[in-house]
Amino acid sequence: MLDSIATVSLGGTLREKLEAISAAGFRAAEIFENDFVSSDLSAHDLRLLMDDLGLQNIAYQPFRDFEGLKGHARKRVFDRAERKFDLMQEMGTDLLLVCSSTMKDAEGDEGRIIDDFRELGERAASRGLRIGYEGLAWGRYINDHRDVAAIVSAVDLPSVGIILDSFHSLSRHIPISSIMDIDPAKIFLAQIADAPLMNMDILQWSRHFRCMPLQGGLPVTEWVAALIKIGYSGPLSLEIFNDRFRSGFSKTVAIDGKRSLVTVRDDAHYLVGEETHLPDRSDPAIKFIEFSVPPGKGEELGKILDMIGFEHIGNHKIRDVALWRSQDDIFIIINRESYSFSGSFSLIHGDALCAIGLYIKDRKAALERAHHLGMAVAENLSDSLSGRSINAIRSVGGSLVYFLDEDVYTELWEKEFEITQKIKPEIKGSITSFDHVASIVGYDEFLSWVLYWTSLFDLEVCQEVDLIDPGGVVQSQALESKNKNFRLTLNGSLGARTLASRFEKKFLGAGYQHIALGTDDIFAFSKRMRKTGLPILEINKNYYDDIQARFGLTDAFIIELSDGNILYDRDSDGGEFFQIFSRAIDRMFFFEIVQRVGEYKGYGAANTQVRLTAQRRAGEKQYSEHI
Ligand SMILES: O=C(O)c1ccc(O)c(O)c1
Ligand SMILES: [Mg+2]
Repeated sequence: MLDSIATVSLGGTLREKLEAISAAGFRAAEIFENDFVSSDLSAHDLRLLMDDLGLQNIAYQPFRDFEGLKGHARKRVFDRAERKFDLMQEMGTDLLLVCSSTMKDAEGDEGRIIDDFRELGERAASRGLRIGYEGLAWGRYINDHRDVAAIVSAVDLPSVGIILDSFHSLSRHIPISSIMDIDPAKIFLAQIADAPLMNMDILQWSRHFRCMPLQGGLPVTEWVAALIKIGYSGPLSLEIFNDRFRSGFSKTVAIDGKRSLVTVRDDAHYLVGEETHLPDRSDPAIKFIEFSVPPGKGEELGKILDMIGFEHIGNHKIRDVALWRSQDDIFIIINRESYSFSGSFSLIHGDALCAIGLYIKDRKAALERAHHLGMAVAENLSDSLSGRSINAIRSVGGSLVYFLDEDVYTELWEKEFEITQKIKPEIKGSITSFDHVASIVGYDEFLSWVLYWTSLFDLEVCQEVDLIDPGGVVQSQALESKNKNFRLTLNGSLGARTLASRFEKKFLGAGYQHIALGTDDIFAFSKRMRKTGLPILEINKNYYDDIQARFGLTDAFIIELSDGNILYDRDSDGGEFFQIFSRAIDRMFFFEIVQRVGEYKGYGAANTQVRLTAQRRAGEKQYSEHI
């Protein structure tokens, strides 16, 4: 299947779009009519440009409101088609996409539509051109690929075929199995797009919210698998109408497009039991978090870790790197080495989470997969004392994800660090896990990061939620591994005054804003914090009145919660969630401490407005104390 993308999927001028498409490794593209009409390139120039860029022009599209007309209107529409045929021959494509009519005045009589396509097909064939018929999900009469297939079959000309589009079929829940009834030779083009599951008008959904496969919730992989099963081998073309893609960097969108196509096709081959090209996705687990800190700094971070219950157990043998540990091998690294990746990171971002270490069973396979997906892989990063190379990939905001396997992991601490502290006995309410890491990403890049994580690892994409910040709405998406050893949230907002946007501005880009650490006894933790003096985010009284009423909690329980500024949530299966937030370091990075009881699956979204408002109050207070 030839990889292709429709120019409508990207922002920029037609030339910029095509350059980005070619640079991302595509060898084919569909030319969207509006892009051509608004371009200063003539059809001939376009042909030369695409030749130079090594791109095959696989379709000109769309030709609208063609079928079912009478009299003069019918004559006019054929004249219009002939003008497009002229253009197509000049620009060097042989396929015209005709999308089903949405016109009130057109007729839906099948015989008439068949006659129209027969005549158009004959006219096209006389010029060596072809016609592909696509049923728009909102087409007036034809809005189902089964009807399109029946018409194409009745027309019975080699120059008239079907154009399938996953969005049109899947948005209307047309069974994927119906693809099995189609003759693959009759399919001239397969367009693919995913979309988040939303309950809205299909036209608006399609024009603004389509996204790439692996970024949304439609069963696109199964859909592509059905095409493979019937032996379709024509082009597979991304056609994504999305406001954010139009305003994003066309280069990034094109690279993501390629990544998405490669992955979805590979997943589809896997589904049908055929050989795949990419190594399998792995199941990651967070093993350490690394902070970059400018030399001589990081005192506050150290103090907070100490109060939370982490212990500074040793230092790197030759570098200015400190190792902190909690119970159950939860490691945090504070890196003050100036001439290093971390040093450069802290130069830009100050105290910041610069890397996460993920344990992966088959590290080599994961790296190879990242490589195939066009991710930036840093090999042999350190002159590791253990003699083993540690590899990493570039991630959110230029931070790193280290890949660790059994070999690297067991030797990492022993060989590289001088461990000076003996392990202390377990205490109640200590930190026992990394629950999740929370990243802030630009609104434009949001879907790009969804794709990054889902194409690389075996992750579940949770339902997207809107969080209400006093400064605006924040879009939030959680991704998690099946065994829950890896959980990550992506947060992005358009409003300039949300905590997320302020972070992005102050941090000079995307990055990790907080980590959530898990404890098995939040009340013991809370009591300990009152002794150690961890500055905790104060939660207002109205909140506790509300949860008492909402969940029917006892007075004693509410007092315990409110004394510790603990947020509480309960899901419909009785799973419970407790959260405590530290005050932010320099109004930027903070810690969340959580306890999950039972099978609680979420992230406390119901509490987020209360938390974000409390953070706004705390920030204002801190600010006014400074001036
Ligand atoms: O939204 C549209 O009009 C439109 C046009 C062409 C397509 O291929 C399509 O899927 C949708
Ligand atoms: Mg389409």
